[in-house]
Amino acid sequence: MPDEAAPIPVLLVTGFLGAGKTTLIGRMLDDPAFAGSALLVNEVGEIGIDQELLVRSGSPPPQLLANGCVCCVMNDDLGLALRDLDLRRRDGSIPPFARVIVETTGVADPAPILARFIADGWIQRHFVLSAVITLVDGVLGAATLRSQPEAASQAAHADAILISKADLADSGAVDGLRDLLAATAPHATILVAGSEDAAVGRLLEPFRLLGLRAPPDHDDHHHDHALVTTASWRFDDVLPWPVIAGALDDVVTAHRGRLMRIKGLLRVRDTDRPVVIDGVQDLFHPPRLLDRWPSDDRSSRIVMISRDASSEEAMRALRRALVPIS
Ligand SMILES: Nc1nc2c(ncn2[C@@H]2O[C@H](COP(=O)(O)OP(=O)(O)OP(=O)(O)O)[C@@H](O)[C@H]2O)c(=O)[nH]1
Repeated sequence: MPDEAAPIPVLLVTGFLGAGKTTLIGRMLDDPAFAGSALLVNEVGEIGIDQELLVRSGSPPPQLLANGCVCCVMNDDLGLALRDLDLRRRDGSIPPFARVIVETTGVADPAPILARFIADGWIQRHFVLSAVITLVDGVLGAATLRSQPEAASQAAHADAILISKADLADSGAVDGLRDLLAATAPHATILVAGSEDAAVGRLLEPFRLLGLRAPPDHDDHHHDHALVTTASWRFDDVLPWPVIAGALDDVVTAHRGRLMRIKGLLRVRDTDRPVVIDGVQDLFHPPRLLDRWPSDDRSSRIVMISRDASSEEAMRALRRALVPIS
């Protein structure tokens, strides 16, 4: 553990919606080198799912900063959350921690968050931003970088960029993405990750070596993400998986090209294990069966995110499809 007076390093993990931030942080937390990490998870919607997937024994419980984006409306909340962590560490109500990992929302522009670390004297005395790690989706990343200003800013502010889902992309596309990223973020270390967990320790090694970062240049802050709409639904009915899967498929097909993200933690009939669903733009990842529920909260939760009202429409359609069945 660091000595009491030394500022505690903060790793900022950013990347567009569904790029693989939670997956990377999960792998980091499972790596003994990252034991004793406190975690702040920011989500745009009112219901958080990622923090549930990142509960680890021996580390302070992940803290959710819900319902807004720390880069913008919630910039104060990040400062408050860091103060709260520091206070609870000192009074012993959470285990000591050696670093803080912050997962931003997928639509966060890192510039104002970085500025906060410089402008806030208290934060400067107690915490130091050691690196910005940006996840870029190996399949969707090139198109997303061109169409979404937040994604371009996330790449431009990165110290290290991890191209995820290379296992799902063809190698030519990954090479092209790497070139695009090298042009966008000439100073960043660019690494390619896959679903091969064995390589993760090696992939993460450079991050551990990163020193104190230079203050970022002042940057214009895009407010486009204020237009992001989220819809959340929590329910206790326990439905058969094929019914849920079928309804999701219909809703996603009807809103093709408009939903930016769907994620959910679901209780389904005939198993005690929760199912995680993940849709990223038009790519639906295979559902995952977790070994166990991460907490006592066993109700199903689904979140949808879009630029327009599609997430609300799609959620209404999903509820119409599922509620009469339950
Ligand atoms: N095949 C493959 N799937 C991946 C990889 N990285 C992430 N995924 C999958 O991509 C989906 C989204 O990953 P998350 O880690 O939840 O993405 P995120 O960036 O935290 O998502 P938001 O917080 O909603 O923005 C999940 O189904 C992951 O299992 C990878 O390298 N390969």
